[in-house]
Amino acid sequence: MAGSSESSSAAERIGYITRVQSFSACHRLHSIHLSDEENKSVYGKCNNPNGHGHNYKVEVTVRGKIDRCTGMVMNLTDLKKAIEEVIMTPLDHRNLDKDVPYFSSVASTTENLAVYIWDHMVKALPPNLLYEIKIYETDKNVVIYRGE
Ligand SMILES: Nc1nc2c(c(=O)[nH]1)N=C([C@H](O)[C@H](O)COP(=O)(O)OP(=O)(O)OP(=O)(O)O)CN2
Ligand SMILES: [Zn+2]
Repeated sequence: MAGSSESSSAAERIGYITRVQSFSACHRLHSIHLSDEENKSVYGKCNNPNGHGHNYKVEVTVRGKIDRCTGMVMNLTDLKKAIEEVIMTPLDHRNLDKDVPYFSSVASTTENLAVYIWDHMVKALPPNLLYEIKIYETDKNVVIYRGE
C-alpha cells in the first residue's frame, strides 16, 4: 500500500557509511608558485624549512543503495583495505613533501591532501560510491572534499 510502512520498507534505501583512519606525517607548507618571501608571508610558521608534524584523522564516507540481501552499502572490510592502500601505505609516518611525489609540485595543504586522497580512493572503490573525504589536520582545522 502506498505510503504504508510495509511499502516503504520495500523501497530502495540509500545509506552513508564512514570509516575513520588516523595517520601521522610531517610537512612544510611551501608553494613552488611563490617566491621564498611570499611563501614566508603566506604560510608563516608553517613554512619553516624543517617542517612540522600532524596526527591527521581522515573520515572516508561512501554513499549507496543498502543491498537487500547483504544489508550493506559496501563491506567495511573492503573499505578498510582501500584505506590501507590509499592512505596508510603511502602517507603514514611519511614526509608528505619528500616521500609522496604528488606533493613535490603541489603544496601539502589539507585541501590538497583531501584531493589527493579522493583521486586515489575513487579509483580503489567500486564506481559511484565515494561521497566525501573529511580530514582533521588538528582538532580545530577540518577540511571536506566531495570531488567537485
Ligand atoms: N587553508 C589552510 N590553511 C592552513 C593549513 C591548511 O592545510 N589549509 N595548514 C596550516 C598548517 O599546516 C598548520 O600546521 C596549522 O597548525 P596550527 O595553526 O598550529 O593549528 P591550530 O589552528 O589547530 O593550532 P592553534 O595554535 O591551537 O590555533 C596552516 N594554515
Ligand atoms: Zn601543518
